[in-house]
Amino acid sequence: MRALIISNPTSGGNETMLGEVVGTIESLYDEILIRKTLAQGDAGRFAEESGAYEHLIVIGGDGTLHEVVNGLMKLPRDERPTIGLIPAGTCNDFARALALPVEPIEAARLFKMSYAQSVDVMRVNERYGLNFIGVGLIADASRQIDPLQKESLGSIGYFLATIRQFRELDPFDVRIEHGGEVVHDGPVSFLYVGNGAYLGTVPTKLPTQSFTDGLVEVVHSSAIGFPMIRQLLTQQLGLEQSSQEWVHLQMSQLTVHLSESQLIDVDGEHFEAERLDVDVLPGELSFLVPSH
Ligand SMILES: Nc1ncnc2c1ncn2[C@@H]1O[C@H](COP(=O)(O)OP(=O)(O)OP(=O)(O)O)[C@@H](O)[C@H]1O
Repeated sequence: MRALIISNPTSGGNETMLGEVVGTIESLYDEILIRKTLAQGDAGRFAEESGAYEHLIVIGGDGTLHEVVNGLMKLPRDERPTIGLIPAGTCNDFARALALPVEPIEAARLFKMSYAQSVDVMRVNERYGLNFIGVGLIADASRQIDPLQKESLGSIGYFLATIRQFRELDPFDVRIEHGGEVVHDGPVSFLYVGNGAYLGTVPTKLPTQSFTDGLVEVVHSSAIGFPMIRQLLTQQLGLEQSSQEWVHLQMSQLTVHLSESQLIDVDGEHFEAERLDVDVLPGELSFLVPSH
């Protein structure tokens, strides 16, 4: 069996760690090729060239994984290798969703007791994501996080930035369509569309959330002001709310129309858009996950 390792040296994966990971998994493979990313875009390009390998081992954070997913989706489905994820970022949200240990060597040790789990992929316009799509509060909050704060605060980085951002937030108009029908038309303060169950390391606490059900969770709220701050504070960004101002739906496809172009966050990567066409592509990728 052949494995390609894509390692992002800036995500906390130093040479010592890389050596330990290779030492931990090398007996499982006949051949291992290591490719280190030197700049943005490398992980995606390396992933596009990984069709000849059975396993693609990704050492990095959510940003590296996002690039890899977008690279792999350019390959025909039957040529995509199974991904072995070694979490080496700050948040590692999809590794958490897969219930992997967030300690890199621990995750590598479990490879030999793992099986390939099919995972749904979200298509958002012409890009792909695994964790979430955020508009409004969520996108603005993650944009506000400075890398030093993220590194030092880690798990609560998003949360703090959200609260800090809140005073500057205005609701925005959004129309959400599902299967040609309008399911919402009016102002919201954020829109969350999620596949993985973590947002900035915090579990979203949506009981139906699954990356194997062919559905995304769609949550939005028009609640602004103190109730929302209190909810965020007491629930640490948990999105499961009982208030009427919070809406939670599940969908396999949706179209989001915004009244003007605004910041969109997909898995921590940002771009501007006025319209989002979102589809869930069931079981498009497979990941090694530990068998229990
Ligand atoms: N050698 C390099 N030098 C500088 N930047 C790099 C290099 N290799 C990759 N990158 C960039 O690193 C970023 C990804 O880093 P990483 O995987 O840690 O993401 P992250 O979003 O910070 O993850 P997490 O949220 O899990 O901490 C990408 O923007 C990628 O282009």
